[in-house]
Formats: sequence, structure tokens, C-alpha cells
Amino acid sequence: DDDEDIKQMWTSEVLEICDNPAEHFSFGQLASFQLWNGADVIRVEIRSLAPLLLRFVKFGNRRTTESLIELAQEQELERMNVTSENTSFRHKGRRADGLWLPHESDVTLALFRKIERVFKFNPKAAENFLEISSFGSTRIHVDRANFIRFMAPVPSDPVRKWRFRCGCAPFLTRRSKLPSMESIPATASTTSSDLFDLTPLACIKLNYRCYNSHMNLIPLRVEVLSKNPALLVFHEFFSKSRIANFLSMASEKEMEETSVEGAEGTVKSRTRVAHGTWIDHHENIVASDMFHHIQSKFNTIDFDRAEAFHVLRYGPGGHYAPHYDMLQHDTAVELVGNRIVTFLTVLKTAQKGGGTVFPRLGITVQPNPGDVMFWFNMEPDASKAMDSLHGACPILEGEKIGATLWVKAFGQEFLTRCPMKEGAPFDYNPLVEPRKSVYDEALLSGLHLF
Ligand SMILES: O=C(O)CCC(=O)C(=O)O
Ligand SMILES: [Fe+2]
Repeated sequence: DDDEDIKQMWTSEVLEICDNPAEHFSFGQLASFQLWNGADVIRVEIRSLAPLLLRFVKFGNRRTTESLIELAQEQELERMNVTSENTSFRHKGRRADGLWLPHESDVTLALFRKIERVFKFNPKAAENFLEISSFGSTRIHVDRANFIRFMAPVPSDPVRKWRFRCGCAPFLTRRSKLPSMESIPATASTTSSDLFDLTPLACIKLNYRCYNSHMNLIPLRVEVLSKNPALLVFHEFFSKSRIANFLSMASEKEMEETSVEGAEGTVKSRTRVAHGTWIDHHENIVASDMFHHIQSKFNTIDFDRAEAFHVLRYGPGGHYAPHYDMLQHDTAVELVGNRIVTFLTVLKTAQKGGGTVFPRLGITVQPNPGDVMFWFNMEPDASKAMDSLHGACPILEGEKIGATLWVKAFGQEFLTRCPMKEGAPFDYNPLVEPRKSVYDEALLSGLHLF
């Protein structure tokens, strides 16, 4: 092509990188990793540190709560008054009716399982649920003495410890009055309680969002190509049949030649020569299946906050000149944040050319269909990650198709660990759990992995 503008974007140096997707830029070998699958996202409010008083917001689901209220209305409740002056100074004891419910009844089972999972309770050690109906409200009461006793980790059994992971990144959450970085304590006081992994407490105070990982493990093969900004390739993330289904569904959609808004109206884009279309996360059963698959593998990213799938098809001569994915600041960006992460599913690869080039990292990625490329476009301070500059190398032969999810920044606080270090890049480790530590923990807990 002798077009001067395009020549400036595709300098000979960058094209050289396109042609030489050199291996030596890769960080280490391809490793096999496990990722926690499934998580309970829980909101914790710390009401007091000493004594420790926590509120778990909406811990029980609505169905459980409704069934419990129903039950309390149907069943004959016992008088459960307490007369001791010591138990409650306000009411001079307890004046209420209640009933005991077994852990594994129809109404309590789901709740009990969640308590087991989240708090790592030893189920045998807890008393039955005591449902107390007083002053019109129904609440679950777990005996306090037992609660404290069972929360305490058994020293030789790290698995029973709480494994909350919490996130903190002030700009990732839209809150009007955020404390400044300096006001976040480096670590929370160790005097509050040794029942917790204490570091995250600082974060909980900020954001109230934590999650607790399950022990369901799935193998993922992930390659770390760059650490700052993180650029990861998840190999064989999608099965062949998922990719085939998605492609045939997408081929039924009308793809438009991509365009850019210019001074003289919408003009055919020359920086991106491709056909594209948008597909909503749940537009049809195939998209929905794809979307669920993605969600199930990442517990640190809220994909509901991603834009629709953007499918791009490049024919021979197609390309996408090096660019940044972050959007111009506007009201939409103000509401949901900018494009923090690009999650690019490779659906079809060209016979020749068509890699994804990162000129400033000196990397060209030539993945296979079913692989996912994943990178950060932003720094933790919300500025542009300058080294995330990337483009789709010219297609020399064949056709390339990809589907992008751009994840928006707000609500992604799990991506960061606490305490945050000023100036440190996003930590990709929560996305890439090394097999070793998972193995160790799994072995300790006596889980059979494979
Ligand atoms: O197709 C590619 O390799 C890159 C796509 C891309 O950069 C984008 O859609 O923003
Ligand atoms: Fe891009």
C-alpha cells in the first residue's frame, strides 16, 4: 500500500515484529495452572474491630429468607425468654419465641452449605439453627460461644482458615467519598482478631466486597508474555465445538465494514480494515454459553460489566493499525469506567500474517483458535498503560476472526490485592494461580484433584 498515513502507522520496525513473532519475549515456559472455579461474592461490613463485629450483607438468599419467615409463621414457636440481666441490658434478658432447625432441613440446607463454604465451619461442631422471632423479625442465631470457637483456625490445618480475598482500588469503585491512598493502613492491626487473614481487612473497610474461593479446580494453561502491563494467553480456553458454534452463529449476523467518524461524516476506516458486529452477552444460547464459560473461570473479574462481544473479521489485506483500546473520556466512561482489560477470543486464524502485535513490548502473538489473549489497557491509577499499544498485523493470506470483550473498570476491585503499593502495576497473579500452591492446599485438605 502506498498510502502515506497508513505507512506511518505501520512502520517497518513494527512490521518486522509482525513477521517475527519471536519466542524469546515470552516469560518462561508454558505452564499448567489451576484456577479457583466458583466463588461466593460476599459483602462484609466491619462494624467494629475490637470486639470484632461483622455484618454480611444479604448473605442468605431471598428464597431461604422467605421460607424461614413462612416456617416461623406456620410452626408452633416455643417461648424462648431469657431472664438473666446479663444477657441483654436493653430488654432485661430475651423476650421472644423461637424454634430450633436442623442444619440440613429443606429450608436450611442451602444456607448451611454456604456457611460451611464461606466460614470453613466444622459442621459437626455447630449447634442447630435457632430461629428467633421477636418483634416481628426473623433471624438466624448461631450460638455465639460456638461461633467463636469454630471460627478459630486449627493451627495445623491452614485450610480451615478463612480464605477471603478482597480487593481495593479506589478508582475501580464509583463512590463519591473515597479515602485517599494514604489513609489506607498498610496492614490492619493484629490486635483485632487472629481469626482472619489480616491484610485484607484494610480493603474490606473500603469496599466491603470480598469473595471466598471454592475448592473446585480446573486446569488452565496460561502463558505470561508481559508482566507490566500484564499480557496473558490462555491456551485452549474454549473447546473446538464452542468455537465452531460461536463462529456459525456469528456468520449469520450481518457484518458491517468498520468505519470511523470523520469531519465529513462516517467514512470507511483505513486504520482498521475489517468487518465487524456486536453480539450481546445473552443475545442467543450460543453467546450465553460462551459468556458463562468465561465467567466460570475468572473469579476476579466481573464480566457483566463488559461491553457486548465485538466480532471482527479481517480478510486478505485486512489489518488494525497499532492503537490503544481506552476510550475518550465521556459521560459513559464516567459512569462505568474505561476499558481496563481486553479479553480477545481467537475464533479463526489467518494462514499467513494476522498476529496481534504489541510494538512497545516487541511481541507478536500468534495464537490458535480457542485461545484467549488478555491484557490490561490501564494502570492502577487509571492512566493509560502506554505499553498496551497493539494492532492486528496485516493479513497476508486467509481470514482472521476474533471476538473481543472490553471489561469496564468500575466494579473490578478484585483485580487488586491489598494493600496496594503506590506505582505498582496490576497484579496478574490472581488471574494465574500457580499449580503448586493449589496442590499444597488441596493435599492438605485431603481433596482428590484429578
Ligand atoms: O484482532 C486483533 O488482533 C486485535 C483487535 C483489537 O485490537 C481490538 O479489537 O481492539
Ligand atoms: Fe485493540
